Amino acid sequence: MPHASRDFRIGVLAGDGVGPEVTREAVRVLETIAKGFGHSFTFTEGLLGGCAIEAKGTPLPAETWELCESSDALLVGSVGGEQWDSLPADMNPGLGGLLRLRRKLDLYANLRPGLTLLPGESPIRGADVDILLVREATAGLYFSPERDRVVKDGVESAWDTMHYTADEVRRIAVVAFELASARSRRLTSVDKANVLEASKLWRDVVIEVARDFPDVELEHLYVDNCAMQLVLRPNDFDVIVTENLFGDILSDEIAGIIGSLGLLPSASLRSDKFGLYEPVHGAAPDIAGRDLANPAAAILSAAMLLRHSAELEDEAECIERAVSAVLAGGIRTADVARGGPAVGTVGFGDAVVAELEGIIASIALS
Ligand SMILES: NC(=O)c1ccc[n+]([C@@H]2O[C@H](COP(=O)([O-])OP(=O)(O)OC[C@H]3O[C@@H](n4cnc5c(N)ncnc54)[C@H](O)[C@@H]3O)[C@@H](O)[C@H]2O)c1
Ligand SMILES: CC(C)[C@H](C(=O)O)[C@@H](O)C(=O)O
Ligand SMILES: [Mg+2]
Repeated sequence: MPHASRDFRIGVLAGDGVGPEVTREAVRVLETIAKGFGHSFTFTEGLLGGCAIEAKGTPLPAETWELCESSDALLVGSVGGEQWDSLPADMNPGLGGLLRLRRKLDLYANLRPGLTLLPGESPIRGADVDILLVREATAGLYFSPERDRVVKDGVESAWDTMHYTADEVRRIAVVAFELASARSRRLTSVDKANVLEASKLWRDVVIEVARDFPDVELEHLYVDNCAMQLVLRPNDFDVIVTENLFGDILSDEIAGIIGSLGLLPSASLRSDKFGLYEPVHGAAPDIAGRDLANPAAAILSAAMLLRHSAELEDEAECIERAVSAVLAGGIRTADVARGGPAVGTVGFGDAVVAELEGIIASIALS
C-alpha cells in the first residue's frame, strides 16, 4: 500500500436505542480499513446519554469526558429515550449529554451532507441532490442564556431565548463560505430576519463575511420559505448555513429528500483536527434492538472521521464507494427497501465490509 500508516485513538460513545447497533457496524468498517491499509486504530468505549444515566447517574460522566479529551476523534451513536427525555437539563441525554459534549468541546461547525445515494428513488420526483447543510451547533436557541419554566400568580410559563454573538455567527459563516468556495460556489444563508433580532444580526454578519468571498454567490432565505423551497427545487441547493434549531429541522427534511434518516451522516468540527462523528438520526426506539436500523449513516460518519480528523481521504472515499455500491446492488435495510427484500443492520454491515475488502484488494493490485 502506498499509504503512510496512522495511529489513531477513537473514542466510541454508542449511546442508546439503535446507537450501539449502528455504531458496531461503523467500527467494523473502520477495522477493515485499518487492516487493509495498515493503520492502527484504537477504539475505547464510553457511556453517553441514557445508558450513562443508568450506570453512573449522569448523562456525561467524568470518565467519558476524560475519554473525549484523550481521543483524536469521537464516534457517537445516538442518545435518548422516552424514559429520560423529560428529565431536567443536566440529567437529560440530549441537553446534558450530547449537546453539552458538543458545547464543551466547542464543536461549532456541524456538517450534514445530504447526497442522493438512491437515484430515482427520492419521495420527491426528480430529486438528485448534493446538499451540504452547515449547522451552527454551540449557540442559538439550544443554548439560551435565559431559559426557565415557572408558575407565577397561578400562571405557568416557559421560555428559551435565541442568542448569538457576532463572533459566533462570523466563525460559522466563514466555514460555510470556505466550503462553498471549494464546491459549486453557491451558499444559502437561512434565518428569520423578518422577525428575530438574532436573525437580523445573523444576516448582517453573513453579508459582512461575504465581502471576503466575492467568488461565492450568496442567497438569503427565511427558514419557512427554505423548508418549502427544499421540497420544490431540492437540486438547486449546494451549501446551506443556518442557526442551530433551524439546522436540526432542515437536516431531517434533507434526510427525507434523500430517502431516509438512516442515510445522513454528520461531522461536528472546530478549528483543529478533532471532531465528533455521528449519524443525524436518533435512538429510534420504534426499531431498536431488532436488527432493523440502517447503519449507512453511522458508516458514512466514520468515513467523515477519516476525512476530517485522520486526514485519510482515500480511505474515506473507499468507504463511501462501498456504501454506494452496496445500495446500488439492491442490498437494503427495510427503511429503503421499497417493499423489496431487506437485510438487517448486521447484514448491511457485512455487505459493506465485503465490498470494502474487494475495493482494498483491487487498490493493492493496481
Ligand atoms: N443525535 C441523537 O442522538 C438524536 C437525534 C434525534 C433524536 N434523538 C433522540 O432519539 C429518540 C427518538 O427520537 P425521534 O423518534 O424523534 O427521532 P429518530 O431519529 O430516533 O427516529 C425518527 C424516525 O426515523 C427512523 N429512523 C431513525 N434512524 C433510523 C435508521 N438508522 N434506520 C432506519 N430508520 C431510522 C425511526 O425508526 C423513526 O421512525 C428521542 O429520545 C430523541 O431525543 C437523538
Ligand atoms: C438529540 C438531539 C439533542 C440532537 C439535536 O437536536 O441536536 C439531534 O436531534 C440531532 O439532530 O443531532
Ligand atoms: Mg435532529
